[in-house]
Amino acid sequence: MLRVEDIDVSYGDIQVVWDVSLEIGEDEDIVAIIGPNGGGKSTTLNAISGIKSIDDGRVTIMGEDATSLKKHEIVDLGFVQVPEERNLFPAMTVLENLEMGAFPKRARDKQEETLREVFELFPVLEEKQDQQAQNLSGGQQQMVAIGRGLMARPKILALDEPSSGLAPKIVDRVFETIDQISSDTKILLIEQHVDLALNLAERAYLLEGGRMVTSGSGDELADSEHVKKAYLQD
Ligand SMILES: Nc1ncnc2c1ncn2[C@@H]1O[C@H](COP(=O)(O)OP(=O)(O)OP(=O)(O)O)[C@@H](O)[C@H]1O
Repeated sequence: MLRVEDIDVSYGDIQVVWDVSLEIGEDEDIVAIIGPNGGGKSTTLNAISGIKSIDDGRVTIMGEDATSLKKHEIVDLGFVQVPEERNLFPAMTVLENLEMGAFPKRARDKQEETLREVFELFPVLEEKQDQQAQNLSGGQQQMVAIGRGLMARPKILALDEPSSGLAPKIVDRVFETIDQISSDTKILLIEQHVDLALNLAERAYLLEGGRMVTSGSGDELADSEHVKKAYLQD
């Protein structure tokens, strides 16, 4: 469904991602990328979704070469990213923000149906659909951002630190939702809550200093001495 092969990515003359490869297979529902701040996770994700250009290597999405495609073409292939900053339109209503997500053709035709599904997943958004996004709590804004991603009817939904800035109780709720979504849509998850991410993911990749250090099943990484020492100790 997604194959990233040996990509290099730079900002100007400074290379920050080296030879990164990763994959989401047909039978995997949730794949995680973990690693320290500045490790290159967001850059890798932005390179896959066409926000950043790729210097070398190849990205294949749903069997199509996506290496040089533009953002909207990558959304058309079914890869949709929910950015860490959420990027909501603060003065627009919840409903308007959600509707903005339904821009690909396949999504426009099913907009009403998808909206009902999003409201089933997040009942609070139905209650608050006429409120401005800026008046929602952080957790509710994250639900709008995820809901807007789902409105595009993705085959793969990429979530960049969805729990960022949220209270622990809300983080648990977001993770429950990710688990629910993953029964229909593949998830590529970047997370700082390494324990929760490894618990949920079938496969995880550890990215440090812009290089892929190791990968394995969520359980394998959770058992690795390096991961335990660097990411799982309180
Ligand atoms: N717009 C930018 N211009 C220049 N350098 C950048 C830019 N964005 C990120 N970098 C650098 O690229 C490297 C990788 O950053 P990236 O944001 O991809 O890491 P990350 O693993 O997602 O970390 P974080 O969790 O802090 O977002 C870092 O050294 C960072 O300083």
